[in-house]
Amino acid sequence: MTAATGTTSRPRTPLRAYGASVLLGAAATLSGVALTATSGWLVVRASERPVVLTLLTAVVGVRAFGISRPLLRWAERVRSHDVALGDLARAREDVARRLVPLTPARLGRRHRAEVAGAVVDDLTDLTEAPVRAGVPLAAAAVTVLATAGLTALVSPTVALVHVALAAALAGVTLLAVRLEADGQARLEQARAEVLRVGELVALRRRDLLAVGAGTDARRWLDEAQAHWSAAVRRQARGRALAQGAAVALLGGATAAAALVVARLDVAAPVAALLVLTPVALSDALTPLADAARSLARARAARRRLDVLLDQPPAVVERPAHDTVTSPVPHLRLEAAGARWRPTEPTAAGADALDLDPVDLDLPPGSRTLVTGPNGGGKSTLLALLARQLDPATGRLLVDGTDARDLPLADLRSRVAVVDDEPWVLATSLRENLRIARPRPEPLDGPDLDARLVRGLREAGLGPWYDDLPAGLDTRLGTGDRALSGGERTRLGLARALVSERGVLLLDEPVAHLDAGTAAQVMGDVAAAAGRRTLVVVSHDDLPAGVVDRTVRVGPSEDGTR
Ligand SMILES: Nc1ncnc2c1ncn2[C@@H]1O[C@H](COP(=O)(O)OP(=O)(O)OP(=O)(O)O)[C@@H](O)[C@H]1O
Repeated sequence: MTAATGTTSRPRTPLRAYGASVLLGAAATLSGVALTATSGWLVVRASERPVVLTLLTAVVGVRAFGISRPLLRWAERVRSHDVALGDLARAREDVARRLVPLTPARLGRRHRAEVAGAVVDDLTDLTEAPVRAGVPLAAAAVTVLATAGLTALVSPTVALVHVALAAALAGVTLLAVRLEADGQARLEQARAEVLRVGELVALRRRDLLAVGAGTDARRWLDEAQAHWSAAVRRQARGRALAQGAAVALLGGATAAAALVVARLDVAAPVAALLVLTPVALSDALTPLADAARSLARARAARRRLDVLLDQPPAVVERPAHDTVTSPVPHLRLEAAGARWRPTEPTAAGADALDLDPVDLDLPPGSRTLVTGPNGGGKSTLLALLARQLDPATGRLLVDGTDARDLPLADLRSRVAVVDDEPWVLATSLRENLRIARPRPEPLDGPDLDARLVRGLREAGLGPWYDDLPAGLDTRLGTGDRALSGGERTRLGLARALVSERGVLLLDEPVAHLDAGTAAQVMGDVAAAAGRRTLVVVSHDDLPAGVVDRTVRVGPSEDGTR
């Protein structure tokens, strides 16, 4: 119901998909109400020692309601989770599709894994809201109305007590949502402040001590921690207030029902039934606190997703005039400079560039090492070549045509990027490699497997692969076969090699490896690259023969540009 679509994370599954769950939930709660009421009637009636046969219907009723309540609850859970999980799967797919044009330019300096983790959590909060809040609240409303309707047949006044109870509880729920949203916002702010101050003090402790600011640093930490504790206490107070108010209202409603019933001319068992009904309704009303929490979380999650997904992509496609036909295109940067953010005026009023204009010719099969100081723009240069960014000055030519006049997919499908954030999917080794090969796949099963294994060997993972218990079927990732930093990098290289793309852009590919292994892996990768174009970003020299020239970007050692 709350999947992200269109320009914002709008609801996707209509509420009526949850209709069956609401009815099942209401039926389960009504069974609970009937169980309590019938039991009350039975106990009081039995105390009058009637003929046992007159109790039989109530006994059967108690059993039937006792059995139907959990069964109906189970059915409600299965049904609502079924809808929500389907919705979550669609929402994840949709958001992943929308994140592609925003990656990496619109993710800021955050790691992709961090963004993906936060997005997954937010989508979960968003799609859980109907299950944790929508269904229980709607089911509670149906239950209260149905109970009030039935009670009205015996005593309209007690029915009014039920309706008043429901209205008051709706108000308490709204208040709880506000308190919870406020509490969560304060808590997030306080936590961010603790992290910020903690990181600053940890990273700069020597400098702080050197200028005699050790005591100040401790005070900053204490203050941040005190704000956090205050936010936690405030949130707990808000929750306790809402829960306490709900319990007080239930107690008040029971007392009110008892007062009304005392003046009614009804048999004792019926009186017990009427007085106990508000107590029985508490079953329908206990999920309200959880519902408030879930609604507040979903609201915050929606806000964050909207901010992320509503950004304009860094590369906007315009109508293409040409196509890329060569498998290994000739790339050329002409005075190409780049900027990650659309405009970032400097103090001087000019727009700062993240990569100063460079000329770079990359004929098919060329081998280039890109070096330069940290922050000089090496990764930015690769982003230009992969068209993750368009040049802010100059242009990128692909086989002589301005890249902006070509379909984006044409260039991207010929370029493989291995960046400095190697990732592993929690699935089989085969699927981790196959993701690099778009379908339809020209190779069939055994041939494809052989190609994938060759890619692993070319990336220096041969001995590692030979030790795996289940070969390509070995599951990787958390809880299964864990990979070291170096193995992850080599898996990324293997992916690039099996992709068969004509241009390989490698960003610090061997930064995680020791010098000997790094030299060997780079030699193997260069050999496997064959006639493909290779561009390697590295701070270190590469073994002889891997590259045929070196290009430096960023300020020179004396600081000039
Ligand atoms: N995804 C991004 N979003 C916003 N700014 C970015 C992004 N990537 C890089 N930058 C900025 O662009 C500038 C150049 O960074 P870049 O990563 O290209 O340098 P680099 O030479 O590869 O550095 P390093 O050797 O540290 O990896 C820096 O100011 C950096 O903050």
